[in-house]
Amino acid sequence: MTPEQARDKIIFALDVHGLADIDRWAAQLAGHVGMFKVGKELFTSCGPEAVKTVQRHGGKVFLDLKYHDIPNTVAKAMVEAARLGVQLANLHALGGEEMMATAAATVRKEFGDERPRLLAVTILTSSTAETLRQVGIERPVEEMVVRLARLAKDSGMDGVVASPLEIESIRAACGPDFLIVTPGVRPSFASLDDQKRVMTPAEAVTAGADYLVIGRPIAKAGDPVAASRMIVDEIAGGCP
Ligand SMILES: O=C(O)c1cc(=O)[nH]c(=O)n1[C@@H]1O[C@H](COP(=O)(O)O)[C@@H](O)[C@H]1O
Repeated sequence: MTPEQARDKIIFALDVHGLADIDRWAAQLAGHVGMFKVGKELFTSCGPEAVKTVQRHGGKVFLDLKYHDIPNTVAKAMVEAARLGVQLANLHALGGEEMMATAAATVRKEFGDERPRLLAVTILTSSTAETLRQVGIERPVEEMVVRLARLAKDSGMDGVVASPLEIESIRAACGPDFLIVTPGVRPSFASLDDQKRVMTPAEAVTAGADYLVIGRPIAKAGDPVAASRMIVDEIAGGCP
């Protein structure tokens, strides 16, 4: 894989809370990562201006607001996400088939091919079998992830967010065109933080991930540009 292809797979998690932080990170990492993720912290503090600020730097955006509500509310929120011109947006697969199908159909009807790819979050990478048991789900994590990925595909979603450990079973269940986005990626030089189900970037891409969401291994590195270069090299060197 070329370094450019490897770079385009990296989504940097902008887990910050001010427009000045976005300017700083986007200026520093433009050309070193493929996309920027605007999540709950940043969107709650800065709103749509967060997305526009990344876009002013020429950056692509994954709007990670993980919607989970009644179908009508989620579909309308997704339409507003699409209006912002983001490349990826997500909801929680646990919201069920009607919620996902309504969102997918509404966005497709309004935006056609000029729409974000819609992702469903399966089971969060910080969750374990014990987390599921606490909310009454007595099933292994992997079984739940594959079940939710199939449901997402059947509901018209373009892909899922899942831990790297489940990539291979999702690929087998949902086919080669279904997008798989994986957080919980930890290069050999980084600590686990609160992530529990992890792989290295090269392992995740080899297993079939389309995009890797990476935050702290880059943000907390002494030299974030060097860290992103090391990750690009690790992917490009380790993947055919
Ligand atoms: O949807 C996500 O991006 C997401 C899903 C998930 O299951 N786990 C997960 O960590 N994330 C996000 O991925 C990012 C991971 O950041 P780091 O752990 O710092 O690399 C965070 O912004 C999380 O919100």
